[in-house]
Parts: sequence; structure tokens; C-alpha cells
Amino acid sequence: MQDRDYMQLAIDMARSALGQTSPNPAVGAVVVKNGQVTGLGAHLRAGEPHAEVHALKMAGEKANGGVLYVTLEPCSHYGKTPPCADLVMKSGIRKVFVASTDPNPLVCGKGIARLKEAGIEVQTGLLEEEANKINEVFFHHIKTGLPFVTLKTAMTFDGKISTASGESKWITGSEARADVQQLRHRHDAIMVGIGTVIQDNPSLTARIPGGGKNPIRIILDSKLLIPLTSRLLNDKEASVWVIAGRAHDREKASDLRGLGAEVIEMEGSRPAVIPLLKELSRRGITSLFVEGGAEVHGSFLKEQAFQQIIAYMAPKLFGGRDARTAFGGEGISRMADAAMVEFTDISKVGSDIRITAKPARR
Ligand SMILES: Nc1c(/N=C/[C@@H](O)[C@H](O)[C@H](O)COP(=O)(O)O)[nH]c(=O)[nH]c1=O
Ligand SMILES: [Zn+2]
Repeated sequence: MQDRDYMQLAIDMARSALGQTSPNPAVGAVVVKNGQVTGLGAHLRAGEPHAEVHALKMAGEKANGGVLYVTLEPCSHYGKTPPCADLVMKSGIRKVFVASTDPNPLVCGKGIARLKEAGIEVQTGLLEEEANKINEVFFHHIKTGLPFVTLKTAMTFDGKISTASGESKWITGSEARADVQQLRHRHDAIMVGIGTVIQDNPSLTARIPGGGKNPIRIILDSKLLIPLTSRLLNDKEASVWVIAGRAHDREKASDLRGLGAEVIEMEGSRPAVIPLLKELSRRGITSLFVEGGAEVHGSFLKEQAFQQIIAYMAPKLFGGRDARTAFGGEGISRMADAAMVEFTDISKVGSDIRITAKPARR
């Protein structure tokens, strides 16, 4: 095995815990001595030991004189657990490969500097691109203080999200819808507009074999129109936050609170996207999965307040001038102002295709 193979192993372990370490990054670590793997570890949940702690504990004596491969720079500050940089120094490790350097101002470069001062050789950047991709949510949240936003839509080949008569079940097939459940599992919160709640009475839970982690369910409902009998208000499967506008029905708000929902009051009649994202981040949301409908997607598009779009496209067509398309709202009127994206992945999922895109670098 080469250095990059050991780092690939560390990256694969980090990826296996994606979604469950939030708001912490997903990290993997491998200890190697004389060409033998002597320790492995991944950070599994916020508050639990970091990847390096697991790997160095497993290696024990066999860390001495060994090499550590870690996907993210070892921390050097006292968070919920003691700094890993100190542990690495004590363990006798002689060389450390780091894939991503940590953008967290508390850590940025300090962990590496501590290791070098202790006479440990440090090489950064091995498989950096792949390691950064794993923690794109964490890095975005640290840098901007906002949740990493993914807009998800399911449309026909001609871009419709329902027929002209409003039918939408189902546009995409069972494999694509199972894929969506995985995405829900990985996100701190899922958001839909009140139109989707009234139309579909959704549960918005992550139903994956072996049980998924249900995201917090956020409903954009400025006038509190949500029916008290809605499934997601009564299924007790996951928290519900209802986003209300300034002048909303106080009585309805207390009825909703009576059902265990949070009612978050925002300025103005319709909550503006960026202040809403700031409020969600303040409440600990680092990743947000916006499942529509068209008006909600339209408002995020208008503000260009997204870091990723995942569009599932089915091999069927509806036509119909009144059949809704994926992005509604006022829209962008000038060609020059079009939101530009880069396609980062196009994959088959059952008989559908999944197109992943991110904002084009300016
Ligand atoms: N119509 C479709 C979708 N529709 C997505 C949302 O409009 C639905 O309300 C939401 O998935 C329902 O959530 P649930 O109750 O938890 O299943 N999404 C998809 O991927 N394919 C579709 O064909
Ligand atoms: Zn650490």
C-alpha cells in the first residue's frame, strides 16, 4: 500500500460517518508502522472521541515511530475533548499526513504548527480535494456562518413537478425516492413550503433500511395555514419548526405549540431567505435540505442562496402550460442575471437520472 492508499482508507472511514457527526466534521485516521496498519478510527458523533483518539488508542505501543494519516488537521484547542495534537505528540508518531487543513479559526494551522515544533514531520494536501468534498458542509458553515443549502427537485424530462391538474405522485421511481431518503438522513434539517404540506401531507422523515436520522422539519408558512391535523404535526417522528411572518394568528401559533411544534416568527410578511438562514444557523442547523415546492425554490434561486442543487429527472413528459416547473416565484428576468451552475455529477438512479450542480465559480 502507498501513502495515498492509507489516506484513501482514512477518507472512506470519514465518509462512512457523514451526517452523524454534525455539527462536527467527519474525520478518518489510520496509523501505519513498518507497512502494517496498527490503528484505525473515525469520529462518529459530536462529543465522542475524535478519529485520531480511536486510531492511536488501537495502535497503542505500535504508534511509536509510526505514521499517522488523518483527513483533517488534528485539533489543537480544548473542545469537548482534549486536543489531538497533544495526543499525537505523546504517542511517538514520527510523521503525519494531513489531507485538509482546518478552516476553523480556532484550529487553522495551529495543530500542524504544534506538531512541527515537536519535531514531527507533517505533509499536507494528500487527497485534499476528496477530503474537502466530504466536509463541504462543515467548511461552508464555518466560513459563512450559514447552513449549507441543497435544493432538491424531482421533475419530468420536460421540467414539470406536477401535471396541469396537480398530480405528482410519483414522478420519479422507487430507487430515486430511496436516494432522497439517504439525503434527508444526512441533513440537519429539511424544509418545504406550506403549499407542499397542504398538497401532499408529507412526513419528511428519513426512511432508510436499518433506520435513518430524521432531520428537523421546517415549514415555511408565513400565515400559519398549516392544518392542525397534518401528519407531520401529529406523528411525533421529528421536531417541527413553523416559520411565521410578522402578523400571524397568535391563537393558531399557540395551537401549534400545543402540538409540540416550534413557531419561529420572522420579520416582514414573507420571511426573507438570508435572515432565515442566519436564524437557522443560530439554532444549530449546519445543513438544510430544501425539498420545494416551486415557490420556495424560486425564492432561494432569486437570492442565489444555495450551495448545491440535486435534480432528479424522470423519463416521462407532461407538457401543459399550467403544469408547474421546478423553480417558480418572480424568476430572473435578464439573461445576464441567470444563476450559473456547474454540473458536478450526472448519474442513473433506476430509470431516472440524478443531476448534481453547484454554483459556478465567478
Ligand atoms: N413527487 C415526488 C417528490 N415530491 C416531493 C415532495 O413534494 C413530497 O411532498 C415529499 O417527498 C413527500 O415526503 P414523504 O411524505 O416523506 O414521502 N419527490 C420525489 O423525489 N419524487 C417525486 O416523484
Ligand atoms: Zn481532535
